[in-house]
Amino acid sequence: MFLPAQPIYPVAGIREIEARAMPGAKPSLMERAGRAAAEDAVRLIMDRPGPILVACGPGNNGGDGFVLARHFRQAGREVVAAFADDAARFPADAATAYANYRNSGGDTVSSLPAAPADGWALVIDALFGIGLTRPLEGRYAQWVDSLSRVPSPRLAIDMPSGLDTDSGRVLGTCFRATHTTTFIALKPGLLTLDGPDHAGEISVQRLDVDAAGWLQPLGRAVRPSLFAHRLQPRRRNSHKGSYGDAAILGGAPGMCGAALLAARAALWLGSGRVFAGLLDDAAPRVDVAHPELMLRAASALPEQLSALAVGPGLGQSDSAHGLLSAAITRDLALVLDADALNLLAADPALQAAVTARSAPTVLTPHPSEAARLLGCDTATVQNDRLAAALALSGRLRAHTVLKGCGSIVACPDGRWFINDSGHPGMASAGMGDVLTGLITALLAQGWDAECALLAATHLHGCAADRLARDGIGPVGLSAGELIGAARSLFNGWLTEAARNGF
Ligand SMILES: NC(=O)C1=CN([C@@H]2O[C@H](COP(=O)(O)OP(=O)(O)OC[C@H]3O[C@@H](n4cnc5c(N)ncnc54)[C@H](OP(=O)(O)O)[C@@H]3O)[C@@H](O)[C@H]2O)[C@@H](O)CC1
Ligand SMILES: [K+]
Repeated sequence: MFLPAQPIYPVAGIREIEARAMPGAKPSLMERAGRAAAEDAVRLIMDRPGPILVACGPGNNGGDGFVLARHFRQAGREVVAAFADDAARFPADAATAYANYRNSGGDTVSSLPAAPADGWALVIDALFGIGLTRPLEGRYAQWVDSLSRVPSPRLAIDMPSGLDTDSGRVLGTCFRATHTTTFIALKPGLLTLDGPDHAGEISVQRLDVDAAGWLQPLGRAVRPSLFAHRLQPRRRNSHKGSYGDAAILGGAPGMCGAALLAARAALWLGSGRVFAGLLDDAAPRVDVAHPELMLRAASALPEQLSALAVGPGLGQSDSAHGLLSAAITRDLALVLDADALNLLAADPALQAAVTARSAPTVLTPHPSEAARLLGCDTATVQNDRLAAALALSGRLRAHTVLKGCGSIVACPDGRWFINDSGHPGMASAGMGDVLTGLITALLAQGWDAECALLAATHLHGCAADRLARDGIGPVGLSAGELIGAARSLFNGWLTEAARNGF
């Protein structure tokens, strides 16, 4: 069965849900949060004797820590609570949690204690959650760095301290959790940029709050349930014309491989026919490994196509510019990748033409390409990947995938998705070309841009994950190897969809 695509909320959304769900909630949300985190913690210490270290901060995240510490105390487990702030300044719920902890006989220490001889069973970071407002420094930076080095399971409460909830940026320094228990719903920062390196395994504890019932989410994690309705079995009475003509335009001198990789991916994900239009006059006229592909001169692609990708190995020559300009005016689903994006960034007239298109446009920038398109630097894009992807989609009236750790898929209407499949072995040449081919294949088969982009992006990462499980990667995974795994997984999804009656 396909898992539901969980909602994701930035801080403002979580605060809004909290404000609606909180009044009169019994038990209080903090009691529920501390208890839920304690339940996750119990699973981590099943076979680990010894004391638990809980580091509590000055806000409600610290309050969650004291609720958890009280539960462990009451269960007879040794807990050391480190707290170095002024309890008189706690917000109301945290003050209650602190008082209850003290009333249960709990004590605090004001500096991080040395580890016991046999180590901590577990260390818990309840320093800062969604209320982090500035970089960690001084004592808290030292605590976080020192806790991150403890060779035990390390559980972060709600957010790893130091991680910006909305962007996944590290503010100063950041706790390196092996596990994170997050409350109510996922947050963008857990899933993109530096989030996955610091959050570890994520457990979402909803605290009996129906988040989507209170606030319609704009963001969701990518899961096949989002496009399961598109995973239709093929009709027996069909032919290659039923599955579209896909084309890849690129392959300038020295870069033919990029276009061929994209074309192969388009073929193996089910396009009826695949053409590759190559700019290099000396390019081969047949792909001997895949003679099914129809290789043409770049100017000789057929008039009738179902979907066209421009960019893999395109280069930035005048002829590349001319071909791109002509492609943008064609009334078909269009994917713009790599140098097509760089040419677009440098030419406002091309941008206006993209904006005026009525057929779907898909953009596949990595952060530097996105920066060129937005007229800013790469760091600005990475500082707020979500905003950058949404700005591109809004400005160019296109669907966008901003690649990188936790790829962001943004729609022109303001909805967005974060993909959590894939691994750093995918940081290798040709991976983007394969993604472009996968998207183009689905567009050629009549998928809408949103579903094609979500499915291809997720599939791309899932294929890499599957190969890594089989020892093919993460290190050394090559883009060409991904294509067969993507085909196999996609067929598995089709079978699953048919079994579930989509
Ligand atoms: N949302 C929910 O539904 C639920 C939320 N719950 C929990 O509440 C958490 C949010 O609580 P929160 O708002 O009190 O924020 P939190 O993260 O504890 O930090 C604020 C404190 O840190 C301080 N501070 C900030 N940055 C700092 C820095 N760099 N260095 C030093 N200090 C810094 C800041 O001080 P100030 O900025 O005012 O100087 C303030 O004192 C949430 O993550 C979850 O765990 C659950 O209990 C129930 C359900
Ligand atoms: K935390």
